[in-house]
Amino acid sequence: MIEVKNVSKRYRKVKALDDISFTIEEGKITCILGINGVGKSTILKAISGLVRLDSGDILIDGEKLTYNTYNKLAFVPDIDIHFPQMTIKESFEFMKDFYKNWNEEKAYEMLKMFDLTDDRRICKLSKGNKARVKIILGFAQDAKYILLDEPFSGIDIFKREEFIGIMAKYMSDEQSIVITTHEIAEIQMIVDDVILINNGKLVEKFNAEELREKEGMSIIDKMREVYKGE
Ligand SMILES: Nc1ncnc2c1ncn2[C@@H]1O[C@H](COP(=O)(O)OP(=O)(O)OP(=O)(O)O)[C@@H](O)[C@H]1O
Repeated sequence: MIEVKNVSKRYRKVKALDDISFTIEEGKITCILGINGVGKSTILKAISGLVRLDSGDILIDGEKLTYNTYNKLAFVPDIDIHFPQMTIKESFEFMKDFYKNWNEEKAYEMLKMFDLTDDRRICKLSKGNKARVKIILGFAQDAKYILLDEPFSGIDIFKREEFIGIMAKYMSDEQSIVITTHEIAEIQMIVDDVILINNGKLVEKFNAEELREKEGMSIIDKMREVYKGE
């Protein structure tokens, strides 16, 4: 379990996270949802140890972030992370040195599923294919917690659906996937828990299926209620 406890983070005048607390359970797909600028990326960076917290704690399976817990996390940011001049093969070779649990077999299996070959140069890939290679990077680390920041940004509907199918296929029972997005439409059928945030604060954490069954609401209905007061 990932425990975010009373975390605050300010960037100069902007309070990105404001005393926020929630948990992310094992074996689930959790979506951190919110409109632009509410603090979604900052939360993932905070969990991954990439931003210094002003206050609060983050525990990974009960432990603070150390070398040991760091290997349980695979963070895929929403920016280009591969060296553009490398081929996919070279990029995989490079990643191997960084990630203790790098799973070459899984990387190549996913590459094949995405219909890509490893001789392709990163700088010549389309945006959608770059996103595919990034997703592979997240999954091939064989981490317990896969943190994906806006993985669907700029990706067409068909590729989104493909990603979702592949995520569901490659996620094992012990793994958890955490996705930040403001576009819930395609993933609402596979999401277990939703953490809804606004202005760096937790608005609500709910189970998507319970929301559907008990309140007859979709996640989008809930977002409208929270952000537009409908
Ligand atoms: N490095 C930074 N320096 C200054 N302000 C920042 C920095 N990173 C984020 N912010 C600000 O912190 C707030 C939260 O940003 P964050 O990127 O976490 O939001 P987000 O919900 O992921 O947004 P989006 O959906 O647009 O990606 C925003 O007001 C943003 O402008």
